Amino acid sequence: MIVSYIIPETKCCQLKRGAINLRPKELTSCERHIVQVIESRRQERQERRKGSVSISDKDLGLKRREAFLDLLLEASDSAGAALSDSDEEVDTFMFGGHDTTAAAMSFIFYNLAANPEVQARLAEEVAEVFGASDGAVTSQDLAQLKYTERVIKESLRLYPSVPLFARRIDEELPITGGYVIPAGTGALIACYQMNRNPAFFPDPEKFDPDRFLPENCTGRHPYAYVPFSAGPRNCIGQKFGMLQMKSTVAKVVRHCVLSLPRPGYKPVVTGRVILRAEDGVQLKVSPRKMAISPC
Ligand code: HEM
Repeated sequence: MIVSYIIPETKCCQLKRGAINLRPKELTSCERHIVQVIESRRQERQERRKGSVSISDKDLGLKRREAFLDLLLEASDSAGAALSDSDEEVDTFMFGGHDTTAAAMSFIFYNLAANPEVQARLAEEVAEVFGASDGAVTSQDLAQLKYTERVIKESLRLYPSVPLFARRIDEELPITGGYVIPAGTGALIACYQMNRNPAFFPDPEKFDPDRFLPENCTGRHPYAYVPFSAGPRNCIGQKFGMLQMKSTVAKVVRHCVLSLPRPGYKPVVTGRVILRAEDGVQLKVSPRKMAISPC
């Protein structure tokens, strides 16, 4: 079976308010969804306060963990801020959080299909951690998936979901060669190119997850590899994103074998805010014959 668009391209990447390519119909439906999410949470909170929600985690003696949206609503309630403030934050989270991981996973699946020996090693790790069980995945399970994590990192090296990000340099910045970049200059950090720098990643086009073994990272410049950016405005969702990707990759490889639709197939890569495959990533997916239920 050939699956095209294994992760369908979302229509949301150009929908941020203020972006040039607004598509009003889609923008309206996204905004409506966001307002609905916020409103239903707001109502739930009000009901909880009134005590009309009968069994709460508190009643069960468990420590309640607030969702990020609860914290936002709490802050906006106490500061008397307008709904639209939380609305914009939810926007950033939803669109910063789903397109990036979806694009990353398409390329991870491609890299696994193109490198069957890597896929076999990953499948072995997954089988070791989960055995014959098909139960729920726990965070302890995910912490054991060390090779899977290296596969994800190596895939993000070759296909960083955010291939380019921008900063403004606030203070004069002396650089090598006696040059000084004046304050106020705009700078683009070109991850896609940086991650292919042979000085840091020898034989850069080779897909080799072991580049991220601790011993192979020693001595590498800490900013040579920054798919989640770095510094105070780096990706706030990187740990969550990594867990999401690990659990999805483990689930798929646990049940399915991925292969290329034809020998030498390579997706055509394009950068539209997020790095994605022009016509989606095409893969063959077949059931993995293990002692667990089939795909
Ligand atoms: C493969 C997964 C992901 C990648 C590669 C990624 C990458 C990035 C990068 C490079 C930035 C910085 C952009 C810049 O400096 O202009 C960023 C920012 C951000 N990301 Fe992610 N991200 C991922 C997943 C997520 C997830 C899952 C969430 C939320 C649940 C998220 C939420 C955000 C937010 C809110 C920001 C803005 C932070 C700020 O401006 O202070 N990201 N991300």
